Amino acid sequence: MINQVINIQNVTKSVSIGNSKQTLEILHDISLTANAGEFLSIVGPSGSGKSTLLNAMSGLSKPTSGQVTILGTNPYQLRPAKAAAFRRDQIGFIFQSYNLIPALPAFDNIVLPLRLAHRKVDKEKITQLLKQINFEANPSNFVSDLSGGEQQKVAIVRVLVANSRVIFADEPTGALDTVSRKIIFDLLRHLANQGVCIIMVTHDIEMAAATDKAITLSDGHLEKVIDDPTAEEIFQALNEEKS
Ligand SMILES: Nc1ncnc2c1ncn2[C@@H]1O[C@H](COP(=O)(O)OP(=O)(O)OP(=O)(O)O)[C@@H](O)[C@H]1O
Repeated sequence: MINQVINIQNVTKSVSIGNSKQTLEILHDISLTANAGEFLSIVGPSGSGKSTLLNAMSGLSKPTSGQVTILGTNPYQLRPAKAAAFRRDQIGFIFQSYNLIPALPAFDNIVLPLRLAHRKVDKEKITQLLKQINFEANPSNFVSDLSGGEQQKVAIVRVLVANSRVIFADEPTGALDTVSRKIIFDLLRHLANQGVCIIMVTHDIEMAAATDKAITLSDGHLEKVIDDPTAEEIFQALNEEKS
C-alpha cells in the first residue's frame, strides 16, 4: 500500500512589495506528492523559490492559495496549539538554527521536544549520534556559543532522536565539511529506508542525485520531477531552464 505523507495541490505564494498593496507571486501553481520512505530533493538556482516552497509545504508559512496535506492533516487548519503539537510530534525540521534556543545548552535543545512530549530521553543514543556526526563542541555549551555548522548538527541530532515521520531539511549540510556532509546524508538515507519521508532543499547536485526523486524549480515554477535521478539529468534539467 502506498502511504502518502505529503500532498500539495496548486500551491501559490505571493508576498507584498514594500508598503504598497502590490503583491508579487513567487510560487506558481505547484502540485506534488511524497510517500513514506521517499527521499525527495528540491533543486534550482538561487532565488527560484526552494525555501519558500519548503516553508509552505511544511506547515510553517501558509500558501496564498492551494492545499497542503501532511499525514492526512491540513496544518493550516489547526488551531495554533494543535499546530505546534502536530509539528513537534510528527515533523522534523533541519533548518540552520531553526527553533534552537540560543540561551540553552546544545543537549537541552536536542531533548526539548522529547521532554515537551513527555517522551523518554536516551542520553547514550544522543551522545553516540553527536559523536557519529563529529560534533566537536561540548553538548553543555550554549547554542549561542556554537558555530553555524555545530548549530546545524544540533538541529540534525534533535531530529534524529525524535522519530519524526516526515523531515523537512533546508540545505541540511550547507555549513558542514565534506566528511560530516556524507555522514549526515547517510543518516538521512537510512531514515528514509526505514520509512521516513524526507524533503530536502539542496544546491548539491551529487547529493540530490542520491535521493529518490529530484524536483527542479525555476522562477517559482516546478519544472521537472526526475525519478531515480542521475547528476547528469539534474544538471541538464537545471541548464535547460536557463536557456
Ligand atoms: N517575504 C518576501 N518578500 C519579498 N520577496 C521574497 C520574500 N520571500 C522570498 N522572496 C523572494 O522570492 C524568491 C524566492 O526566494 P527563496 O528564498 O524561496 O529562494 P531559494 O531558491 O530558496 O534561494 P536560495 O537558494 O538563495 O536560498 C526570491 O527572489 C526572494 O527574494
